[in-house]
Amino acid sequence: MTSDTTIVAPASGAGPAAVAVIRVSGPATRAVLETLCGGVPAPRRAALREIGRPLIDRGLVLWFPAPRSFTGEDMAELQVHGSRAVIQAVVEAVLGVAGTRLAEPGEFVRRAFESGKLDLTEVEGLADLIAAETEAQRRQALAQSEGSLRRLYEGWRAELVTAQALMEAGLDFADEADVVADVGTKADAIVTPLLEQIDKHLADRSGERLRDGLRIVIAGPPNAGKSSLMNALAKRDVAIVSEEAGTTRDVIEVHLDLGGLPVILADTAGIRAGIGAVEGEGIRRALARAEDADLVLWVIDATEPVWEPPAPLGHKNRINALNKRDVAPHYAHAAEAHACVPISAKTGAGLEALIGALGEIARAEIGGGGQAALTRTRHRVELVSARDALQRFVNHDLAPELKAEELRVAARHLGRLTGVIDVEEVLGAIFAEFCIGK
Ligand SMILES: Nc1nc2c(ncn2[C@@H]2O[C@H](COP(=O)(O)OP(=O)(O)OP(=O)(O)O)[C@@H](O)[C@H]2O)c(=O)[nH]1
Ligand SMILES: [K+]
Ligand SMILES: [Mg+2]
Repeated sequence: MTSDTTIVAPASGAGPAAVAVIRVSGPATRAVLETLCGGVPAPRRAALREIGRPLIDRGLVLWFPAPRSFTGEDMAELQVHGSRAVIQAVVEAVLGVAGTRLAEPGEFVRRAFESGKLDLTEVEGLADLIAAETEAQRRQALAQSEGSLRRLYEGWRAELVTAQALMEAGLDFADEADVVADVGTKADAIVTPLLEQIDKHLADRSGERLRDGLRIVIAGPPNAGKSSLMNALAKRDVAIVSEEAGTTRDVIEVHLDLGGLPVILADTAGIRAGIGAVEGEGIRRALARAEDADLVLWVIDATEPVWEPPAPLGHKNRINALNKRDVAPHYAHAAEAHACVPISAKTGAGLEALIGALGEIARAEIGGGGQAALTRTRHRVELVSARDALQRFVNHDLAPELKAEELRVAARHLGRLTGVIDVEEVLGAIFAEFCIGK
């Protein structure tokens, strides 16, 4: 699908910068280059040109004739000096050519999707690559933008289409019981292992954890030094520290890069019984957040130890930090007896060991972004629906027409994942994640 309008936008940041890139895509791109630069250079080769008549700036011009361009349309990129005045003058000169207009956010990517250059999971991967903050996030987003999920889901869909064709061929021989039974067995042989693969893929949460950050909650009794630890790990004063028990009331969050892995660290209210309404609400939030977390960092005051968290947190993935070792004479023995990492949030002692222990768990939970794992709720929702249909296919004693229908339902959900069918309603939200010029 190609569009009849030509879009233009600065693709680099808001500047001023040494160089800005201005992108043009659509059928009038050749006319734009002829008007601004006196002609088109050789395809895909940088050429130094005078840009604008009269001259606006001198810069590099790149010409990507369709279909070998990012959008699949005729495209050009102009590299000019990155001042606001130059960018504005060049964009205005482009807009002077008939059939051009300013691009909307994400419109270049949308055109790439519409011309089949990218599927939806690759578009999402690209959005994540632009937003990536840690090394492992970058790796995962790059793989997804290059088709790691697309290949997986398209492969699954192709298998389903084969099984569906078998079932439908069987329907034509509905009065020949042995034929019906035979295609049923063959379709089962495709669907059963596929169902196993989808279940395994759904059970792996590493992709979502890597994209969103591993959720670690600091919890413990009042005055254990939770906020002090939060500040020490964040290397800045995010939470108020005081000797008054019950200082922290709300949940406070920071995003951290823990050795290349993204972490959302949350400080919470000290957990204790028999207190006022406001602090009680803080404790309720602390417990809820800790129950929801991927990992609980239980802080123990070495001068007044509470070794175990309350029951609801007992089963959680947990690291115990024995704090205030600077003022507890026998901390080393106690730490060993209760499997704690001894630290002092005040002096910074032991923090490196604690970060090491956190990193180890984070790596185990997240992985390195190498495997093709689903990264978004949208993926999970479609995959669960596909899985449910396949489970009905395998487990329920259905008439052949109904079995064929379950395969159609499952294939449709996989098609929605990659965007080959039925996705108008999700497109707006996905492309809105991009800035202008992407
Ligand atoms: N000596 C010593 N004091 C500490 C250490 N960590 C925290 N403190 C002190 O302990 C007191 C409580 O610290 P906070 O960080 O506010 O403790 P908290 O667990 O966040 O407390 P609440 O938010 O009230 O639950 C403060 O006076 C801190 O200076 C430590 O490692 N050594
Ligand atoms: K306190
Ligand atoms: Mg606190």
